[in-house]
Amino acid sequence: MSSVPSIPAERLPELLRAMPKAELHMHIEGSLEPELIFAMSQRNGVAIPYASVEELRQAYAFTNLQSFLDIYYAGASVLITQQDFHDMAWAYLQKAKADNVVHAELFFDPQTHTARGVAMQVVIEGLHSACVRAGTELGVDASLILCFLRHLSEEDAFATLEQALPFRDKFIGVGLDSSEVGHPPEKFARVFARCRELGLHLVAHAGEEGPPEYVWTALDLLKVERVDHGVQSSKDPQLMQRLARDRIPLTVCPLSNLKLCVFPSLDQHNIRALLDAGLVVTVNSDDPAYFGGYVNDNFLQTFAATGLTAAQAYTLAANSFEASFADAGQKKRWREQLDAAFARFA
Ligand SMILES: Nc1ncnc2[nH]cnc12
Ligand SMILES: [Zn+2]
Repeated sequence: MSSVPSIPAERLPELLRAMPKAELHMHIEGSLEPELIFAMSQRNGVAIPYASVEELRQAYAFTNLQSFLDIYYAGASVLITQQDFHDMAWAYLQKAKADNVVHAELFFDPQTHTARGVAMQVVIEGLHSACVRAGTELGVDASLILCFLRHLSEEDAFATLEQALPFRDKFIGVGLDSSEVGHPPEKFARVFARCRELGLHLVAHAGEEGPPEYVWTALDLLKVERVDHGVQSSKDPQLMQRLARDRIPLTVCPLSNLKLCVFPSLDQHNIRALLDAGLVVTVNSDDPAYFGGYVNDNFLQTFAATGLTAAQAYTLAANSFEASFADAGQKKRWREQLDAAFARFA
């Protein structure tokens, strides 16, 4: 689209909901709603230290990333069977469909499960079957990205990769998540090099709470194709130039940043500065069950707080397709759908 049609401000929320988009940064274990945690805890006989759904929800008052991760890993402990993994992913994919997500790349944390004795096959096949079902029943294209937990050793990451390789056709890439500060990207340089040889796509969380140096090393040592979060990059003008020049996408998660106190309020989020610097910014939900909203909530609340425009909405949706790991023909078709959606609002 050569120029984005002018759209009345009052129709912007409707447009944000209706426009097709890709979601590239969401942890499937972070989509587990309290109701589902309780249902699975009962059906699997796994005790959780909360008396009710309300009590669990009240615990969602985070001060930083670690305070969230402690509860997030506790929540994931109710997942035992292949059906559990399927049900969790299916619930998310139905919500994604309702938000007009046409393509989703789902992170999963196998070490959280294999460390409890759940087999890798149970995790991957449960999630993968939901992705296949989303394609046929919802028309949502979905794929999986295996994340290594960075608070664990690189040796553990290598063992996890070995366990996952029999299912190599069921995930498209690897990522790096969990506690960032004190666990720099270089800790995982060898396992990422191996994944690169295997033809896997590479992404990593960097610059969420950690310094710009972690973004540099994610790029130069891990050779990632996208940076998850990356919001701390704005502290380093040279890094901003590098990200813009190489069109390295940032998968930004505004409500996550708000809930984990990365920014004191949404109107102080730096998304506009990142866009103005020409970076390939995308909007995502990270852990929607914990951070108060799915991807459309992220768009709506961010636009309301920061005053971003319809032209910026177009850029963000177009960026989400560009930054995805889909093939070029598919990206072109989504871009045409995006243009058609904007034309309807003109
Ligand atoms: N926001 C986040 N940062 C790092 N690891 C995560 N795992 C789930 N959500 C995460
Ligand atoms: Zn994340």
